[in-house]
Amino acid sequence: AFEAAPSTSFSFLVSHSTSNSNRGGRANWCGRLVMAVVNFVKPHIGQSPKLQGRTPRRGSGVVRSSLQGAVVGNRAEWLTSCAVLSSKVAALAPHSTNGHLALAVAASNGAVLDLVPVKTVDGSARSLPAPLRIADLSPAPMHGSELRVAYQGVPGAYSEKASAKAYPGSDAIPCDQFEVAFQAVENWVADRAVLPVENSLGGSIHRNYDLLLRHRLHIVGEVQLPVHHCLLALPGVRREDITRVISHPQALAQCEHTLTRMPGLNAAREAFDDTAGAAEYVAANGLRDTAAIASSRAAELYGMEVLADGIQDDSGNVTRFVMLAREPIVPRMDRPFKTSIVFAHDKEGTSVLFKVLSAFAFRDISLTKIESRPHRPIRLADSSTAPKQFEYMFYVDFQASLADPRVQNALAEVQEFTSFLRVLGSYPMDMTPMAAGVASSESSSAYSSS
Ligand SMILES: O=C(O)C(=O)C[C@]1(C(=O)O)C=C[C@@H](O)C=C1
Repeated sequence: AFEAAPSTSFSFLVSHSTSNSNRGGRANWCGRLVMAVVNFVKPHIGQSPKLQGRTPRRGSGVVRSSLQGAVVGNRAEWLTSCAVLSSKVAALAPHSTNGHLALAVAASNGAVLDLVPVKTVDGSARSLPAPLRIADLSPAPMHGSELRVAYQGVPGAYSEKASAKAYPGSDAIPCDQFEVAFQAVENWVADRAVLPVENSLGGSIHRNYDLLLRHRLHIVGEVQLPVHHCLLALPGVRREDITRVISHPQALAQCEHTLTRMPGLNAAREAFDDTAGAAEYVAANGLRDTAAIASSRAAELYGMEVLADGIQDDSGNVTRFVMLAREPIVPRMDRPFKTSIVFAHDKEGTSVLFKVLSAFAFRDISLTKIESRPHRPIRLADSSTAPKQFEYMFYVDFQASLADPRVQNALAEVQEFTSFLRVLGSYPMDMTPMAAGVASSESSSAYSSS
């Protein structure tokens, strides 16, 4: 193992498989048991304030950040809570069973849970829940049978499109923050998350790099999505009426030059959580002085008009998303793979970075990306006050599979130079031409059930 966590050892990669895909049936993520979870965390799961007062649509509930606190600690507790909460009390009126009181609790799937009473020392009856039996859980499936994929944003966001490209036919779960999408997978509310990590114009989405380190999910695939932005406004609004353009900061950055040069437009820019959310906000509030940058699908969903199409500064604007799961996939050698690692070192004044990169260069392994993120400032031994220098985490993507002996040798060498090394994932590269709609996903390409 490169690190204490089991997720980083070589051995896990040959012995584990993605076992949670639950494909095969037609139930959606709002299936009965998941509804139970939703009910259970209702005070914590809500609609975005932007959605309030509107009729909720299927799948449009936004999983909110307080979810973590709401989900119970261990799995057994969680399952029990789900089963109990999926139940509707059909009859709270006591009725006689062998002279004892009983409460009949009808589960929403039709099963009946009996709360069997016990007699206390004074002879009065007291109800304790009977243990769950297999029959109580049947016929409702645990999670529905479609893969549930968490993304950040609301329907119409590019991340939703990327989720569909990564996992065709899956159920997309909108989340209001990146962090929530991570938590949704960790807490089994979703099976996968699809999150943006870099854009060809705007650069890296640093937040997700930091979250990859903080959470224990594995990168199991990537998808690249051509991003085609539109300027949206309410029907009848002209460019001259607009004083403000709102969107996700990445989208604003990707359209900056075009907006500045656009005839008739003289508007301030304002950041919003996601592109489609911005469109929805304009529509929901009837704002005739505000435009949103979002997709044409968002225009359709929220009844907006496209004032300008293709406003990204470069027609080849592409965002790269990673697919995340609780378990890693088995790395393979029969198709192009990428591996993502993160490392840190604590040696001062040595050329550690050079040595690490050389470990790959000498083995002819191509690096596709390197990103450094400040980890925490470190103080020199003689200084009790000001931090003297930053410590960095280095994220490196390279074009080879963890199953490749060259990679294993390179990583063994890297480990010698570094104080921390973690493999974030080894996964099939997205090789689809940019115009193609469907990527080779984890499941169709590298997934192995062995
Ligand atoms: O706001 C959205 O629609 C998103 O999916 C987010 C996001 C991003 O985070 O970069 C994704 C793709 C585009 O590059 C713009 C925004």
